Amino acid sequence: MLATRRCLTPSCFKLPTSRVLSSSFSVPIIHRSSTACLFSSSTASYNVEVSNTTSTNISEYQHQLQSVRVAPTESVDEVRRNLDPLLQQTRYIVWSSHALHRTYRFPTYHRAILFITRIAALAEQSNHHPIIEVTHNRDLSLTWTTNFPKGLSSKDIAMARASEDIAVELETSEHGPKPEGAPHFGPWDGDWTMAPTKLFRPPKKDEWGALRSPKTRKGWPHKP
Ligand SMILES: C[C@H](O)[C@H](O)[C@H]1CNC2=NC(N)=NC(=O)C2=N1
Repeated sequence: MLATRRCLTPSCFKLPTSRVLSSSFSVPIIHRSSTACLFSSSTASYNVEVSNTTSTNISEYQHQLQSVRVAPTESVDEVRRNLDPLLQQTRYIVWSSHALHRTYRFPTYHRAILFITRIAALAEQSNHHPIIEVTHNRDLSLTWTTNFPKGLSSKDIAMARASEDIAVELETSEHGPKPEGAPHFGPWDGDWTMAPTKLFRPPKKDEWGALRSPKTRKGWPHKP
């Protein structure tokens, strides 16, 4: 039954990252010319009706491998060969066919910022920079893509790999706290066990002055 007609090119084909490596989709090799796609109403599978092509079962990550748009200066086979283990062993996904995207969750906001400083050092060193987003609940997403020339390159894959190593070291929620005796990241870094109230205290009475807006401070230089 025709549920909805939607574009199926990778650029508009977004998957909830939590499921991207667990579900297998019966997605056939799609002729570029075909635009008719049928989405079953359930989100568990996608049936694509393509003129006289039988559907073949490929897993989602194989589909992403096939849809990846490689930077023109790179060998497509080599990029796919290096990309394959990354997609299988980590939660990175190919996003809009030319980027690698992944979200981590950190135990504290401090730890997320520490992760950014480590990634920034690496990015500067290799002159290859990600798009980074951090949210209030300590989710941090990285997106690696090559801008000049446009496409996915082996640099993106190498940086994604390196970000995984740093994430393990900084104990993201998937990797859990370090074993006893492991190095701590510094006294200012939030502690797994430290309750939020201990991390924040309202300013003491005499500190209010520093917080007061300049307008109400006595003798504040008047506007010229
Ligand atoms: C001038 C400088 O070398 C280029 O702009 C670098 C900087 N960092 C980069 N980072 C990424 N992700 N892609 C690039 O093409 C890129 N180019």
